[in-house]
Amino acid sequence: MMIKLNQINKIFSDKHQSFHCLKDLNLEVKQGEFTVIAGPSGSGKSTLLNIIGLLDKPSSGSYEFDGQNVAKLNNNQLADIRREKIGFVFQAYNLMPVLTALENTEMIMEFCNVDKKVRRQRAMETLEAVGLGEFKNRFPAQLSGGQQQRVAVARAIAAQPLLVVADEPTANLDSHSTESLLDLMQSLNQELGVTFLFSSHDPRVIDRAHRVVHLQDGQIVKDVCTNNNDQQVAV
Ligand SMILES: Nc1ncnc2c1ncn2[C@@H]1O[C@H](COP(=O)(O)OP(=O)(O)OP(=O)(O)O)[C@@H](O)[C@H]1O
Repeated sequence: MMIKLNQINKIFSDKHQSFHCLKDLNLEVKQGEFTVIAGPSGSGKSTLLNIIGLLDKPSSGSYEFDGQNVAKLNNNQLADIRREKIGFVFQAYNLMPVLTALENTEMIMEFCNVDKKVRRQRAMETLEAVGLGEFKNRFPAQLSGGQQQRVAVARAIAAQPLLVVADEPTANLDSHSTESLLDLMQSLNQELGVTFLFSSHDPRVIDRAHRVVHLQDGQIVKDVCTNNNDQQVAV
């Protein structure tokens, strides 16, 4: 099991008010799944992905990631796991403006001490796979929103993490880019067993998923496994 969330609650509070965002949530995700978290705006998808990606901590409940109880880890240990095992694609891309597309794609591998030649080659191959080989020397400001998004995806997958967490990865992409991106992710999923966990409203993404977890008001209301387009309710 790659992800095991047990009775997770997330409460956001400040001096004036508190908001119960995730409520007694249980979720297990196996290695190699290609899963989408779907649900209306405000249902808690990003909050859930942030907890799963070890960017935020639950208010209560337990979380086992890749067989490890992460509640007991300190911030440095959490950062090590994020760097070595998790690739992120955020809605706001978070590319480094002073680095080219190629350098942005190489960045995570550099943190992981991947040999310079290997990381350059892998970054180039990944950029080509997302259709941006010819833009490798451009800075983010010289790329369209959709192209920046593809660099963000290339950066997340080039280091070949165990898990890729992506918040609305196709939100700004045209149909052609969406299909080629999904093809790439699907082949990484099938060939290397990388686990993908997305939040998305996009039917093109949902169609490719093995499993769709529906979130509403911070609770899982439906969990559907799809097998050869044969839909069955799993939970
Ligand atoms: N740091 C925070 N402090 C207070 N409330 C928050 C915080 N982060 C999220 N929330 C609230 O929690 C709820 C869920 O937010 P979240 O971003 O997880 O939803 P979402 O399903 O990802 O929405 P969208 O599809 O619009 O991105 C929202 O009502 C939001 O206002």
